[in-house]
Amino acid sequence: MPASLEEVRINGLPSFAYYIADFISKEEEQVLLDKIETSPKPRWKQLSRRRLQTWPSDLHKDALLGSPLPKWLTEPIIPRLLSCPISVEGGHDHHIFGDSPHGQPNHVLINEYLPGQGIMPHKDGPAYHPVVCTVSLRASLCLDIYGSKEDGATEEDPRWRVLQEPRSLLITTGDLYTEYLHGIQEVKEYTNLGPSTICNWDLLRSPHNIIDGRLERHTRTSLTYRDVLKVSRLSAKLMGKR
Ligand SMILES: O=C(O)CCC(=O)C(=O)O
Ligand SMILES: [Fe+2]
Repeated sequence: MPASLEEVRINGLPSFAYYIADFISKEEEQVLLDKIETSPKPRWKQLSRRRLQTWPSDLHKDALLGSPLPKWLTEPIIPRLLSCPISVEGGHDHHIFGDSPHGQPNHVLINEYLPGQGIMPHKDGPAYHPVVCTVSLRASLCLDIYGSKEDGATEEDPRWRVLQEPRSLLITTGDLYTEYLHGIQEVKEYTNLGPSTICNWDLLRSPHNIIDGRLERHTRTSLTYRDVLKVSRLSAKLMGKR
């Protein structure tokens, strides 16, 4: 782990973002994949271009039901995340969720993308504190960041591309949350990847895996950690019996 997030800041983006290539070990990655794979079948929601699990539950009117995250999703990821200060001078308490209402993420989305699958450019909306922590598993993939035109439409081409390798952590904050959109292209192979097109190129673990700018897509699973602002007082149990 870096001594502080300053060491792993992604340059060139409009607000603070960080990339830690080796955030979890191969063993930890495998434990997570086993847990995800053995989740009860109804946990998966199949969408047209990806499938997803929502933990501890879906949001109701932008609010989370009070049930905690299961331990396999919190340990070791959340303590590790909170143990990394934003800057060395800021002190050890000053971590990335220091300003969020619950001081840590309370919600995890698990997305799985097969080659050729993706997610349209979008904003994550008002339900969450504007810090997004994404742990990637199994394969690499590009997160593309788009601006908006004056009429509100999304620009055709991404302004920035962030490459996320397996076992990495990507943290995005601020305007990247509120002003810009993010998406994953529905392609089976990326081309034209390199230091001039990938803004976290100098932070990658394995840039040598990209040959002539090409990278083949494989199944990639992501864990997206966020803090839902509103937590319902009603117990999950009560709501489950609706
Ligand atoms: O899988 C990812 O890395 C992105 C997912 C995403 O943007 C979302 O679920 O809102
Ligand atoms: Fe998103």
